[in-house]
Amino acid sequence: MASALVLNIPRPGTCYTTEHIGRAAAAARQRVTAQQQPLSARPALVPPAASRRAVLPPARSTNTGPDIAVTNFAVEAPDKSDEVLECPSLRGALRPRPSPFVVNNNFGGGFVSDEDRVALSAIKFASGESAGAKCITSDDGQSDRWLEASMEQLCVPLPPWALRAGARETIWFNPAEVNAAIVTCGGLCPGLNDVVQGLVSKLTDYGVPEGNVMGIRYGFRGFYDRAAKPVVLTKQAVEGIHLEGGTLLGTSRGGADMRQIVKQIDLWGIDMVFVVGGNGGNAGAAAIQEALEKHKILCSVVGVPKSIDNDILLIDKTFGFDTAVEEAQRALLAAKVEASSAYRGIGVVKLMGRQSGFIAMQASMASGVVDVCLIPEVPFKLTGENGMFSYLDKVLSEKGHAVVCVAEGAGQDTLNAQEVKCDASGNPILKDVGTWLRSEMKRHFKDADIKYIDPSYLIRSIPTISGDRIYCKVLAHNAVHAAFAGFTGVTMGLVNTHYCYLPIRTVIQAPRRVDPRGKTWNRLRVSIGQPNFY
Ligand SMILES: Nc1ncnc2c1ncn2[C@@H]1O[C@H](COP(=O)(O)OP(=O)(O)OP(=O)(O)O)[C@@H](O)[C@H]1O
Ligand SMILES: O=P(O)(O)OC[C@H]1O[C@](O)(CO)[C@@H](O)[C@@H]1O
Repeated sequence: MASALVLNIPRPGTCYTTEHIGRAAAAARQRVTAQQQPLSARPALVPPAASRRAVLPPARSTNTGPDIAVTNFAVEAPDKSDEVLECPSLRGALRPRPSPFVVNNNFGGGFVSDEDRVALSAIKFASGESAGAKCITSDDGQSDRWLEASMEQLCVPLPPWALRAGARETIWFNPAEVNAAIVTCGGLCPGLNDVVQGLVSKLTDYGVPEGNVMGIRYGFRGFYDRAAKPVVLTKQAVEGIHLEGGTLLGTSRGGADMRQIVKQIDLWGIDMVFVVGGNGGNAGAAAIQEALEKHKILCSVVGVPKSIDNDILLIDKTFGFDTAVEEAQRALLAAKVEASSAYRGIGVVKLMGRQSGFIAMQASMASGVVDVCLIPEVPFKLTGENGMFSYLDKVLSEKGHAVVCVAEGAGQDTLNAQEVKCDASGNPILKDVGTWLRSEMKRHFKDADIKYIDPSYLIRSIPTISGDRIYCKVLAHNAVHAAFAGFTGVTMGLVNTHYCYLPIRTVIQAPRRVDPRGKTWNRLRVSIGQPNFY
């Protein structure tokens, strides 16, 4: 038997800590005990010839019609077994048919089987003493499985395998009858347009008729806001959009009115909804899927995980992150030039990263010019013997200048962040650590020349670099394959370098965060010589 979930998530701010994350964690806890049913064993509830919608009872009717067989995911961890992290599916209520790509064996590339697996854990740790080893995954008292750093800060027992992503030989929707909707939500991230383009392109390849792919404007509110009507997305309409930053569809925070969204999905006869969003957007996607299930509306909801902060659990890296790091480095290099050209120059750069310091950490590592990196996951003191200022004093006397990189979520406790305000989505609005740091430094280093750079939105409003461009395409294609494969409530990503499908509820239990005990953070500390500031 697997151990109970252990949540151990230090976070700045309180906006969605209890509601957003807590609710997700509670839901996941409930699902630990949910009944499992292998995909292959699921009964087909709909007579093959019947029209898909016709057999469903009216929305919100009493429970007289056929049930949509949505299988809950597994978070149990039977040690040393073949068990897979199952994904919810609508297959029990749909009719299988051959993929249109069967004729040419998927362009010669073949198909992915439902029995193919991706390892969720790539390392077998000798013990909890090994670098990067985290929580024990079973409570039998003699656990020999430890979670690796991809589950930073969160000890959730998982099965060893995930479903491999990709095109299936059997599909569960008739492409000629599919209506699809695409929505982008939350903050910008390089690659949103690439994903939208990839989704439209793969839907069209499957044979979804031109005119049947709808672009929802300005995030979730676009489902029902009369001032932001959906647009038709064709291959032609999305031609070249990947060359631009931002999102063709627009985005927003807040506005996730489930009742209205589900009503519109039913009204418009949408069969597939693709939500390109972060932890919030994916939580929205999961909520939509659950509401659809409750109202017996057969529609697949697939998330494409997006986060400039790279804060999605389990996934190696979110799309756009590398692009953001690349751009962030430019600010760090500028800070280096400024600082090193001044007498006792200190360059301070603030980078995005609300709860997770991945951008600051990786940009610092890549740039090779940073002396101090401050991230939300690691507390710091400014003054005193071990404080950051005494270390900066030393750097200044040795090198003559210094560069400090600070993630926007760092030091929120010190900044007196008790009265945290929230944005429309419930995310904490942070105190400005950058300007605070600058003024504290000015007070402490009276003779220093402090140059402050806040590249802010510059790092996320740009087009993708090539690696992200390819990643976005593959994610988008896999999202479409997931929907045609009959899955719902799933998201996807690279896990241990392989693409797999993951239940949305599993990945939104908490934001992924830098592990202060992990190798990546400590590799940076070693390479720049940064001590602890506490
Ligand atoms: N728990 C939730 N249930 C339903 N909808 C949610 C939930 N949390 C957030 N949302 C909705 O999801 C959308 C996106 O959320 P949010 O603004 O937090 O961005 P995000 O997707 O997390 O991306 P980013 O990483 O840029 O912050 C918003 O419309 C928000 O209202
Ligand atoms: O100003 P906005 O668009 O609400 O978003 C800012 C936030 O969005 C992110 O870019 C992504 O969550 C954070 O790093 C940042 O704090």
